[in-house]
Amino acid sequence: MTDEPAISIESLSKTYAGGKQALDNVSFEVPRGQIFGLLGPNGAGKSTLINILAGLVTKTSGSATVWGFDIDKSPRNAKRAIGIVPQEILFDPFFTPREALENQAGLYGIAKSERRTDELLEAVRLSDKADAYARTLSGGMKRRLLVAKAMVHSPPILVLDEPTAGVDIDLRQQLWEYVRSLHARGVTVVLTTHYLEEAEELCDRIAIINHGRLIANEATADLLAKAQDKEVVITVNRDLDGLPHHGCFRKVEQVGPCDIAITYSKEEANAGDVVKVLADAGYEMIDIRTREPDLEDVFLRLTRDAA
Ligand SMILES: Nc1ncnc2c1ncn2[C@@H]1O[C@H](COP(=O)(O)OP(=O)(O)OP(=O)(O)O)[C@@H](O)[C@H]1O
Repeated sequence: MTDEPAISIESLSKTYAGGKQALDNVSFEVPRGQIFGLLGPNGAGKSTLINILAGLVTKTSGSATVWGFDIDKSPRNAKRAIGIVPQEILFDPFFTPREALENQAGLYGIAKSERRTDELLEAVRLSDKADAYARTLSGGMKRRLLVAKAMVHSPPILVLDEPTAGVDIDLRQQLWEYVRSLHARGVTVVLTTHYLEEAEELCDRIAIINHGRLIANEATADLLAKAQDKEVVITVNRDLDGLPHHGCFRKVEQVGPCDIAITYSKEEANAGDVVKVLADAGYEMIDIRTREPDLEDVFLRLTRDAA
């Protein structure tokens, strides 16, 4: 396997007609063979980015390659290297899953002898619905059909845009299982999601976009390590005159006349150490509240700091 990334994005910007800047100088790489999470709140620019890679939206500036193909110089090859599972479920209700996959294969010019319709129907567990009208499928089945459609031309990269929004837990588990099996077969997966839990469970690496800007791009384990921080808010007996400092404190902030918020790493210190530092500085403690952040907090902190 080559070291060349599956996707490479360099200084990508997009301003829509009307002036809305959806992407602001975004650069990152998606390594081959990974499950890569693209996270961000509503309107952050995730779909814009995916749509640029898919050739559906024209970028304003910057460059991108997909599987080594420049999206400007080799748009057809770049498009062929990517399968996209869209957010919206859009089907002709009178096609059956088998016909939907056959039509899609036709669009890609795949010879009948090379089509994988039955295998794909089996993979997304729709074999028994192969000849039912799409309109009779449940929401979950339709979503699975979308995944199969995106894989018709065997792209090395599969992009799932919010695959589990509004989906029940069972189906979510099934989709995750399928994503993992594709990954095990070497497919690079890019997943956009609002759900940190989903990214945490599935992704090797997570990039976070907020207001069109990239604010994090780290291995999931490193991002989670940031969640090891613990915060205590302490009320002391008199107005604070300066903030106490100690090597094990990550952040010290005055949050009220007598209230101080201290963030520390659970690996380096405990609440007792924090209390001692305050006592040494001559404060008496009136109250103490603790909080254990999770990935959600890391996300909120990053998006807030970047706002
Ligand atoms: N065709 C368009 N014309 C003008 N503005 C647009 C267009 N498409 C998206 N935008 C705006 O660009 C910004 C980014 O939108 P985008 O859909 O890329 O975000 P997103 O992160 O995918 O959000 P969501 O999670 O809600 O899908 C938003 O402010 C959106 O309103």
